[in-house]
Amino acid sequence: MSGAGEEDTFEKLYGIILDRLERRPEGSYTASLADRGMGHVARKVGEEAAELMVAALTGEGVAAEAADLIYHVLVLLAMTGVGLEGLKAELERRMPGAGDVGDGKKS
Ligand SMILES: N=c1c2ncn([C@@H]3O[C@H](COP(=O)(O)OP(=O)(O)OP(=O)(O)O)[C@@H](O)[C@H]3O)c2ncn1[C@@H]1O[C@H](COP(=O)(O)O)[C@@H](O)[C@H]1O
Repeated sequence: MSGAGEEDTFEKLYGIILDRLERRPEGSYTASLADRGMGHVARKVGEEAAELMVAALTGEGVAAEAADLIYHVLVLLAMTGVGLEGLKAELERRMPGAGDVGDGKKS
């Protein structure tokens, strides 16, 4: 279910996002998002989450809406400086045997 292929996809997409944020090329949706600021990006994450919720309830377009949400979350992570590495570290910290006590879900 999980594997190197999935990790590679996320890292590849995150690398493209970092490139767009650095270079801000004309015509880049990522650059246009960043130009509109963190408030806009955060609102987009909320909108995309709502669209995924509708997709889950109707059973239509789940993969496409999940992809939209993940992409916008990755842009938000890049812009906040948390990054993909920060997300991975948090998820790893919650896993069994990672040194946490309890259910390991929240600090
Ligand atoms: N994965 C994505 C991705 N997912 C969703 N989107 C965009 O997110 C938007 C979501 O649609 P909406 O209807 O909610 O938004 P909209 O009305 O188009 O735009 P807003 O004004 O509301 O922001 C669409 O314009 C999609 O194209 C993405 N845009 C880019 N990527 C990846 O980012 C890479 C870099 O893209 P550019 O920055 O455009 O070069 C691409 O190669 C892709 O791999």
